Amino acid sequence: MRPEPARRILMMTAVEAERDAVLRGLNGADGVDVRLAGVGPASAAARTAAALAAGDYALVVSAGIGGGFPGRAAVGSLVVADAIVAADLGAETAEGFRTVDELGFGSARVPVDAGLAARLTGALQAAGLAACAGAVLTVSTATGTAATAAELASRVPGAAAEAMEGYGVAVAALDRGVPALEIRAVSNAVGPRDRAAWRIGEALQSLEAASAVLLEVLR
Ligand SMILES: O=C(O)c1cccc(C(=O)CC[C@H]2O[C@@H](n3cnc4c(=O)[nH]cnc43)[C@H](O)[C@@H]2O)c1
Repeated sequence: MRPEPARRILMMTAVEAERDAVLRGLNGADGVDVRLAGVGPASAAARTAAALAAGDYALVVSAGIGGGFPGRAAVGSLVVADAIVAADLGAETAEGFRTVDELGFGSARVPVDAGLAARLTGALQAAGLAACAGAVLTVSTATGTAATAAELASRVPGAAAEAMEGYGVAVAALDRGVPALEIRAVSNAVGPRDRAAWRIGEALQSLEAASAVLLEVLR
């Protein structure tokens, strides 16, 4: 009898620069496909769903650069999601923001395998990389003020990073019964918008270094 072919890992990045950093880190490793998600949760969900329909995957990873919450994740460091949270999915009310969970329309939170996230964080740290585990928020509008950063941090305890694709990738994975992870390399602080201060090159180097370690844990 022929052995079952090993199921593959699907990695989704928003843009080509992130995909190329991941591919450099993977250095030709077998068993992983890296695909473009586009920017934002809708594009990410649609493209992840299409990729999952075309292959046999054991795990989906949303990977890329992101903003780090001050005091939680510094520029150049890595955040492994222990929760993937759609932080702006809900309704604004006179009493404050209400999540879709509170409204009774599903969940803004996709659970992550906590053991796997912890093992990955540990492996990154063991490789000498600055890494922490924490909630990674998905937003459709990148935060641009200190007030919004503070509101998000209080709305989601444990928030460590924000980006724009993780929830879309994770919902597409959940829909097919495939586990999802998210890893972000911090290019900027979440807060007042200052594009000139984004350290994209540094974050892409961290993403590349993390990608060289990922498969030790994920396979
Ligand atoms: O200009 C470049 O060279 C370049 C290279 C790689 C990536 C980019 C992006 O602008 C990617 C957009 C992507 O970044 C995530 N991101 C990064 N910081 C934040 C943030 O503070 N809040 C929300 N999202 C952030 C996000 O996932 C975008 O898809 C440019």
